[in-house]
Amino acid sequence: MLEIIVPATSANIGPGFDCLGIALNIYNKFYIEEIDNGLQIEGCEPEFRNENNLIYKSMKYFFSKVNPSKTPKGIKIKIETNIPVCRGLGSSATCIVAGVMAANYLSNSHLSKDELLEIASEIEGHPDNVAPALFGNMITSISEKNKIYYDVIKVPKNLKFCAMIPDFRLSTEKSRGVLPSTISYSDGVYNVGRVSLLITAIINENFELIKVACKDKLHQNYRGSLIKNYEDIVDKADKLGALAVFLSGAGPTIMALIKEDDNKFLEDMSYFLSPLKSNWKLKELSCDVSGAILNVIN
Ligand SMILES: Nc1ncnc2c1ncn2[C@@H]1O[C@H](COP(=O)(O)OP(=O)(O)O)[C@@H](O)[C@H]1O
Ligand SMILES: N[C@@H](CCOP(=O)(O)O)C(=O)O
Repeated sequence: MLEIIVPATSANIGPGFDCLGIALNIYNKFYIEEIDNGLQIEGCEPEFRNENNLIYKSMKYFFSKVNPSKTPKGIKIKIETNIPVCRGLGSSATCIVAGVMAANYLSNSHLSKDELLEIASEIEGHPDNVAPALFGNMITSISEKNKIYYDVIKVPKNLKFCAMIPDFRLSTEKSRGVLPSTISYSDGVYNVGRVSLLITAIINENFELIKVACKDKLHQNYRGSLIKNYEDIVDKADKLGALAVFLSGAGPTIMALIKEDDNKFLEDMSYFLSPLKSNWKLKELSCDVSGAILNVIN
């Protein structure tokens, strides 16, 4: 049996829409094995226990593209879910990465992680979650003529991430649906400058630049209205001294970047969030540096 452990991811990080993401230390675990026939799925909500299951669909995509003759007759998938679904923490990326890694192993295809990234990005439609899910760390990634180009950024250890996760879901599909099909030249220039500054500020540990560098005009303003209390939470986190506050992926999770020695933020933010109508959970996270791991177990 295969055990595949895949980290959560927070994509975009403000201005890096569809091209920047970080792996975080919460993990979904997938146990996958070949069986005589049929499809067995355990451990997830009933709505995902069928042929539309994203892990299964990703495995099927891999087999048909890479090695159709090695498609197993039957597959058993058991999921240990620790990453909440449709919250902007890359749960779909974990399913896709687990699916392609399992299919690669079961078909003896021996594709490299770089090749798996191309297939996983085709399935997800953008590389910014699947790249850090596979490689860990913070990753810049782009797609050019069906090839993915990426680079790894080592995140300073003295940064931590405070995820504010609501009890309601927002699918990436719905959250992409409110984005405009074109943007102005000035909004494009606005984001290009900020994402460049954000990356150099992180690499050079110039933390005082991160707040202004994390601003964005491509997606957050459009998406904010889908999230109850979005503005209030962002304002409060800012006032409490977060280095930056941004939407995690397509939302609805709101992420605050704080210094490792900031022990007050979590307590004060939790006090602020507790009377709100939706239930918001706070989770202090750090960067995962390993990415997805496959173990063969008995
Ligand atoms: N634990 C899980 N078990 C089965 N399917 C899952 C699981 N987690 C995520 N998914 C799949 O991923 C989809 C959510 O993806 P998406 O809307 O992109 O949100 P997220 O921000 O969580 O990635 C679900 O509808 C489901 O198809
Ligand atoms: N760049 C994508 C990222 C979606 O991430 P998810 O974790 O919400 O699936 C977007 O912003 O749509």
